[in-house]
Amino acid sequence: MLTLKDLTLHYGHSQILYDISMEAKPGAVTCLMGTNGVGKTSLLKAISGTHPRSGGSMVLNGQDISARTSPHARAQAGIGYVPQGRDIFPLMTVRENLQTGYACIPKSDWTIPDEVFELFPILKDFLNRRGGDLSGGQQQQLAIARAMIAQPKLLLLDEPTEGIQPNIIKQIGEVIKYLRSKGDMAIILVEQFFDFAYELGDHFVALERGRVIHNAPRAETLREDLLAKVSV
Ligand SMILES: Nc1ncnc2c1ncn2[C@@H]1O[C@H](COP(=O)(O)OP(=O)(O)OP(=O)(O)O)[C@@H](O)[C@H]1O
Repeated sequence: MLTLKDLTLHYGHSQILYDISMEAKPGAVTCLMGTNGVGKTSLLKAISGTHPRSGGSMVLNGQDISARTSPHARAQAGIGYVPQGRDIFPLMTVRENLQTGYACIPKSDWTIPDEVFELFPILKDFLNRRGGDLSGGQQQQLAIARAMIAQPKLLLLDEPTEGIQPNIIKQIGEVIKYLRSKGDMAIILVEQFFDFAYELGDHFVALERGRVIHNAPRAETLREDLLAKVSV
């Protein structure tokens, strides 16, 4: 599904990511872990086209997408991005927020799939509420639902549990499991909540100062070893 090879990224003159090589497979949750500031969000930005990579290649479903650099082109290629902090539009209604997901799909597909409301029934009740009036957990659900509108092949989730109450964290975990069970979507989950990530992950990649220090499937990842690598 997604294969990164020797990806590098800079902000101005400062290099943040060094030769990142990793894969994300369909029907699997790949957890990207590490302490604050190691470059997890920057890697998701490079994959989603939000910040340009400086070098290396990116192949999605056998297609080299390295040259399709804009976020719009990456979304059209099948990448859905739920950024840290959610970035929903506070003055737009829930319905309008969901409809922004139409931007990268053909007009004939402009519909909110039933699946979205099955997974997030609260959004159906709140369709006419402003995004800014939802709780943090509801906004997170809205951000995931918005990314699902375009039925992405690869879903990038940046810290979906951050600042969210436990019952909604549990629901978000169930949604991630459901999306994985469909078998055709690859999921990259950036997560600092170790137990949440460890419970869900099929493959674990840990970064330290912009470099990969662990890249292995669950069967080859010892809990205590991973915990030591991603803790301060
Ligand atoms: N726009 C930017 N300009 C300059 N430096 C940046 C920018 N964004 C992030 N950085 C720096 O890049 C490094 C990696 O940041 P990044 O947000 O990718 O890390 P992270 O692992 O996601 O951390 P966190 O868990 O705190 O979100 C940090 O040192 C950060 O200060």
